[in-house]
Amino acid sequence: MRKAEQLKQIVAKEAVNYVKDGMKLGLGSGSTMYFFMKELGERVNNGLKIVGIPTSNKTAEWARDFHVPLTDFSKTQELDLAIDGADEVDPNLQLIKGGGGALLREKVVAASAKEFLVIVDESKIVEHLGKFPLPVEIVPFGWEVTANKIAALGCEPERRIVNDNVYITDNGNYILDCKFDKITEPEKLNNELQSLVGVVDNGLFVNMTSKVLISNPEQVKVMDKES
Ligand SMILES: O=C[C@H](O)[C@H](O)[C@H](O)COP(=O)(O)O
Repeated sequence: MRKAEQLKQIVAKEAVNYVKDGMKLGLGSGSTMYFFMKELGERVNNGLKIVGIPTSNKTAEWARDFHVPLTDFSKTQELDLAIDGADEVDPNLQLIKGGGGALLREKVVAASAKEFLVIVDESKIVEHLGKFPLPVEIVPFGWEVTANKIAALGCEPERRIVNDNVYITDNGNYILDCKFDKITEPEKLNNELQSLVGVVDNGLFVNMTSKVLISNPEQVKVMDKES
């Protein structure tokens, strides 16, 4: 396994220790979460009782593969703990997410959880958000108009293309990857983006994170609101 993959696996294994019997979980998306789902499945096979709401079709697929029981918001509206990866984490625990296109469901799930645990390797830690292009989910209808309005906020939006096809989210929308370079006021930008007609949501997760676990080759560090 490559070093980067190993770091993801290490932090994912540590995160599973935060899961307690009887918890209702939010299950994030992305390659770090793959390792989490695998480890969680092993604990479930050993008797751990949990249920989870997946944030993407892919995570739901992993849950089936690893025998992790799923539920949905019709049965429960409050989760004990949501666990998810991130594309960037700043010193105030603000995040950019959505590199895998799952930001909308991830945000709905994180917002309904009492605690939001973020798991990353050290490459995701930044001084300022924005080097990673900010994913913004928009409705396809009139997307060119929405893209122009987002560009006026000071970025270069690019419609996401994957394997020569326009990328469509699990919710049937487009993603614009927006190069801001440096986001100095995440909260303000989040509010500006959310106020635009056509924008469904964006990858800034502002004041949502309870704790971040960060793996490096020596250890897993904990960053929380108090530290
Ligand atoms: O849409 C994807 C999610 O926001 C992921 O949590 C994020 O992109 C990090 O993914 P990975 O663990 O693959 O780096």
